[in-house]
Amino acid sequence: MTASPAQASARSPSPPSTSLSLRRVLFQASGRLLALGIVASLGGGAAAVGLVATINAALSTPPEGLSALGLRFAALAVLVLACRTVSLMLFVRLNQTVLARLREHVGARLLAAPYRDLERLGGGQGMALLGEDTNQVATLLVAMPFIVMNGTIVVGCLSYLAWLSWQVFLLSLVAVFGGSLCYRASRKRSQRALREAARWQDVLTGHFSAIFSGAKELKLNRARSAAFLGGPLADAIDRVRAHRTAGLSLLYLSLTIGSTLFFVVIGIILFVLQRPLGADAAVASGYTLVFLYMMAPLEGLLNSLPQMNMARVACQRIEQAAATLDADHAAPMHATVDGAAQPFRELSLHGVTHRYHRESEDASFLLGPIDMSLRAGEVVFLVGGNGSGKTTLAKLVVGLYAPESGHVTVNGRTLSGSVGAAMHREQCTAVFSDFHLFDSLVGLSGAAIDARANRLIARLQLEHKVSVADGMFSTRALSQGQRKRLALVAACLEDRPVIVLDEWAADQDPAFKAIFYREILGELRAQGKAVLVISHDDRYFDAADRMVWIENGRLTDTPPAAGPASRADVRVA
Ligand SMILES: Nc1ncnc2c1ncn2[C@@H]1O[C@H](COP(=O)(O)OP(=O)(O)OP(=O)(O)O)[C@@H](O)[C@H]1O
Repeated sequence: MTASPAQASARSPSPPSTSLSLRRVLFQASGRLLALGIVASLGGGAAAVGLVATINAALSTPPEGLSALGLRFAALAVLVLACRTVSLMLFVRLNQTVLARLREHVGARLLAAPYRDLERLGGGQGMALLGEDTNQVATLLVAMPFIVMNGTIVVGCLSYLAWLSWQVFLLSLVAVFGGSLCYRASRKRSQRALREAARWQDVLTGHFSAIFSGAKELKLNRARSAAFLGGPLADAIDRVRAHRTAGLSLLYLSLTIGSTLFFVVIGIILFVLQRPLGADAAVASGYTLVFLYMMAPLEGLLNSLPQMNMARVACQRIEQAAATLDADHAAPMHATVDGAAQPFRELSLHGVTHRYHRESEDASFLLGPIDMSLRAGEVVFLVGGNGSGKTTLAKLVVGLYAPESGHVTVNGRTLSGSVGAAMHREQCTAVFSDFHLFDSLVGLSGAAIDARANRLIARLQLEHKVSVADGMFSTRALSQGQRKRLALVAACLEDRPVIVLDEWAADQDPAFKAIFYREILGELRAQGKAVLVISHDDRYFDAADRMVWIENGRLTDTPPAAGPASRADVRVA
């Protein structure tokens, strides 16, 4: 591997704000569109109320006065149509803009969160936040013009009623108040059910992704596939169905009771109280017309309440998830190493610990306290049994986990806080055993990068399989060992002084294993890299400058009795 000059790091996107306020995202994203849409909807609603008042006036106007009213009617009808069209167009735009902004915002928030928080959140919930929940919020905006227009019509009709007869207006208010009490009584319970449905939706999303990630295991065994389909998958599908049905049914039930109440009040007014109220025929036909005209918008308004509730639950979930992502430690995305001019000499962990808490078990795994150093131009092998803590230590070394106690120094300088953590990570690159290979050299581009990538690809004997053009790999349809070689190419191109390779050679054939241990590690050493290699290949332990053993989360200065063989002639940490 040829030594190469440091590459300029890619321009990072601007950092996301540390607190996620959905209202801010919604309104900042397109406050002007929202305001215009609301104004158009209000205009449409008001014009619709004007229409009913005109119709009512026409009913009691002699024929000679009808032409003026006809003109007013036509103008109002055109206004209603125009406002409706404008508001629909604006809200469709708003819906897509907000959906895009929300996705960007949630994505950026997730990317800025500490790795440990992402592990805790889990892929299922993360995917649901980006998909289902953001969709629910944005879908509400499609319904918004109808909600605002219907709301305006109902309020306008009630005001017109008040003008026609204050007694009828007061009775109508009683109906509206009673209806809203019914709705409020059911809302809490319904929201609880909808939240539970959303929680199961996370589980379901996890199962859906298992269909792809576990395709081999499921395809190979029909009984397992059937058990998965009829067991966890069916269970999650059913729970989402049951909780969502319960939540929505409760809401619709209360809304039906509310609208029935309204019918009861209309009936009482028209058939019982008309005489006692002493309304003349014009007024009576006026409020009958208003009631009839108001029914459809009122129902529309009531029917949109469940959607508003679903969106509300989705908003709460996004906000809660954001709150669990440790905002204080969310790293600035473009932190650069202070004193980058200083060549890297050493990265050291001092009394560093990390503990995994398992909620379902009493036991927890404690790594550390760890004291160790990685020096420039040195290849260190980390050796230990399964579950001894090698990968956890590697994550601490590269800064994916922040130390729970102890501290990290680079060139003797303590790195603390979120900026220190970001600086720490800027020094490191890694290929973990569960690495992800992007389809391009994300963040790196240019002819020089392509040329260098293709040289590295040739060095790793992959030139007949894959190449890089415009930063894109020509293919990723490769064997696991070949994909790992590509991941190493991507890691080398980052030009970080510390490189961690977690059981990298495990998937390589014997011939290439020898090349890796005997040649490539030496080339990385010659480039001045500090290399930490997690390995079980005891045949090649002599390729290390220094070896470190780990057992039950603690470093040992001698190989554990039952552990991998050690060579007597390599120094111990
Ligand atoms: N995300 C996690 N949450 C909770 N516990 C974890 C997590 N990752 C690892 N552990 C636990 O921590 C311990 C150390 O795991 P680690 O992956 O560091 O071991 P390892 O030495 O790399 O093992 P292997 O050789 O099998 O890869 C194990 O007991 C494991 O069960």
